[in-house]
Amino acid sequence: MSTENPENTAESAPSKEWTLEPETEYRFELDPGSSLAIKLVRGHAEIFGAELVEGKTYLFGSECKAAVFTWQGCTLEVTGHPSTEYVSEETPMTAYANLHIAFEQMRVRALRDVRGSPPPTDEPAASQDPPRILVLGPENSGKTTVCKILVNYAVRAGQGWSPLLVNVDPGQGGWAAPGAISAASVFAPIPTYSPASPLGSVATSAPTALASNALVPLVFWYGHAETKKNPLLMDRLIRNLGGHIDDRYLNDQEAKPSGLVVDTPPSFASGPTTDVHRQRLIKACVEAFNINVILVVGHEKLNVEMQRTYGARITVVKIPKSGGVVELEHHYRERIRNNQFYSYMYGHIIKPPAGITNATLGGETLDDFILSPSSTVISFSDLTIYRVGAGAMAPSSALPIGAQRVVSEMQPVIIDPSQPGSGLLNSVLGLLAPPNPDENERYDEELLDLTIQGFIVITNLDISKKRMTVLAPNQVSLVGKTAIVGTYEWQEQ
Ligand SMILES: Nc1ncnc2c1ncn2[C@@H]1O[C@H](COP(=O)(O)OP(=O)(O)OP(=O)(O)O)[C@@H](O)[C@H]1O
Repeated sequence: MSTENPENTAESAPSKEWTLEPETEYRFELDPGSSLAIKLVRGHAEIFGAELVEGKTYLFGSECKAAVFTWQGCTLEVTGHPSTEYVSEETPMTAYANLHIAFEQMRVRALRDVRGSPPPTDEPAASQDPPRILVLGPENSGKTTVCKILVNYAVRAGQGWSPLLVNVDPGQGGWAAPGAISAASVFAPIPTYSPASPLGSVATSAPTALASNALVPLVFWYGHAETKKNPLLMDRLIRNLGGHIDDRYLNDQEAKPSGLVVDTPPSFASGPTTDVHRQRLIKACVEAFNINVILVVGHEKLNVEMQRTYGARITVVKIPKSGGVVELEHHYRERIRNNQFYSYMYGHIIKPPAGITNATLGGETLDDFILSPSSTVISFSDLTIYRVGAGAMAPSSALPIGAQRVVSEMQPVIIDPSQPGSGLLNSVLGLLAPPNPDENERYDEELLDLTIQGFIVITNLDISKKRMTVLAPNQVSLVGKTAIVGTYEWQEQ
């Protein structure tokens, strides 16, 4: 139920009060350039599992689409011009909460095991494995939202869990830039305020004042939006992420019981990617992250396929898709990607609706989200740039029978910026962490196994002077560094 606020004036944006019954949600969608402010006036409410604080004003922008859910009922004050807003009484939250309860029991058993405590006498045979969950589903099924809800519920449980959230969707970018795949331990609930930061902010781009600054993701750079562009490379990077996570668990046994949740791209479920690639990448995830639960969001055929392939050793559960998940069309996704690169460099600049003065982004002060990148001119020789595989290469499977390719899909090829057609202008580059200093540890394709320290964009190339202008999030020296270019380009608009 909604009522117009009697204090609305000509200068301030319109505001309405919504009274939500228990187990309902207020859903909204924003147009480009508009923002929305929501204040919890009474009761308890959450956005994808992250609780709202009573009296605090939360700001949303950049075409955000989301929902405020309440278990017990609440009153919200909503200010701004959403393009769509309504209350729904049909949500899958009870099913998601039941899953959370089952995962919580797994975590408790796993912690007991790590600490060497004996199991209760009534469940001696129960598995001691923490939940390691792979979330699969077609485009716009709400996979990322399910991952967020499950991780946020785990963090809120008050048991000190810090589950790993793994994002292997290179079209989305997670905490890094689009084209990356990443993992981070989550300590505090992930807020929702802009689709440019679907998983909240992280230390790489956010100032130290932010609570969510504790998130330090481990990032690999794939460099393309589509997994079909180079499935072999995807496979390798997924396994690299898994390897790093295993190492972390070896060093920190207490981190293991919190488990992990893996968000996947829609191409793992269906679409133009061939079944062979799709199945290969799902297998890579299952093996790399030692998956013991597969959640299939609202897709019967995929559920049956997963049951047949993995049902004997992995719990496969089909879960309902929320009716609130919005169909995101191609142009919207393009705009969000551009916005992700923009916010990686400049942070989030969202103007509150007229009349709102005390808004926060996910509970944090707005000014903390404004970043200042640095634009520097460097010599071509300062930075070594590679591209993995030849430029617009068809996968091996598409070559004529018997044909050999000159450059393999996995081979890092050095790029000379002075060559016309190098394709570097406006390209996004992943800056690699230094290789292992031990010379005896050198091997071919080592670059593929290095993590990413950050991203830069080449904004100008001066071939005659052999210099280029580079936009970077900070003023770190690029001399002697190595970077990898993919197919992502970004230009300030
Ligand atoms: N209950 C809801 N009410 C309103 N909006 C929602 C709801 N659930 C999800 N959304 C929005 O719908 C959009 C798509 O959801 P989400 O990103 O979770 O889907 P996905 O399956 O991960 O997408 P992709 O196709 O990119 O893999 C997002 O903008 C999300 O915030």
